[in-house]
Amino acid sequence: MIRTPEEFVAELRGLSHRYWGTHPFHQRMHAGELSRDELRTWAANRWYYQSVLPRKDAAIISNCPLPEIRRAWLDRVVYHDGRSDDGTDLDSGRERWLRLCEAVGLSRAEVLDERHVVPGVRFAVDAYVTFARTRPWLEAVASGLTEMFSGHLMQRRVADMLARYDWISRDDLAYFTDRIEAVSGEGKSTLDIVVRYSVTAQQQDAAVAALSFKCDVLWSVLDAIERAAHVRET
Ligand SMILES: O=C(O)c1cc(C(=O)O)c2c(n1)C(=O)C(=O)c1cc(C(=O)O)[nH]c1-2
Repeated sequence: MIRTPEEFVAELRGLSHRYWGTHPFHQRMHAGELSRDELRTWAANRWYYQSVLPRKDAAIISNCPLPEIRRAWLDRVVYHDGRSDDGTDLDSGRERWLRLCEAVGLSRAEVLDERHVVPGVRFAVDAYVTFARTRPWLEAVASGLTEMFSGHLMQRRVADMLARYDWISRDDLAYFTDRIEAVSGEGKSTLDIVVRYSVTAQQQDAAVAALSFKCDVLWSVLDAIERAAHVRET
């Protein structure tokens, strides 16, 4: 049965308990319990997620017949890739992530050649891109709704990392401080699109399933990182 917009939004928001904010690895990060090596494993593996986001968003654009959505979605590609290619463009998400990697002790080369990316992370992240390439554009957009849960988490992450890891500075966390504002805007506009274009019960069901799938992607990423960090420690 078709839900009212309020019911639909409540059901989507109701998936927040499956979000990676409560994952044990994130809890240890917030508690200041991660070693430098564990933080390096995290940063190098999450790089893989960061690096595919523009390709995921480009897949959505290529599948979407609506110019107003394509136009708006382009900003996401540019946010992560930036506008120049000189390697000093701190105005791009990818450069800010690389800066964080360097702050935790990784060289750019070892991040860019993906030598630390473990199979579970690659499988989960690739599944997200495949989802965007192969599912209807509206479902792919809905899978990005995890962003509506992420602003609050990033705020806590910045505060807790600054408080608990005294060798990390606010500048090192520029990726997150810049991103907090962007995700709250993106999360809201994504929700508006999903509510507006999901006009049948089946489309609403598919949107809920897409968000659920994405929660699984992120959870699996952290499971694999946690395992890899444990193996490196022992
Ligand atoms: O740090 C986080 O916890 C977090 C979570 C998420 C998310 O929930 O998908 C994203 C991001 N960060 C992020 O920085 C980002 O650019 C992003 C894009 C997307 C997406 O699905 O399109 N999610 C996220």
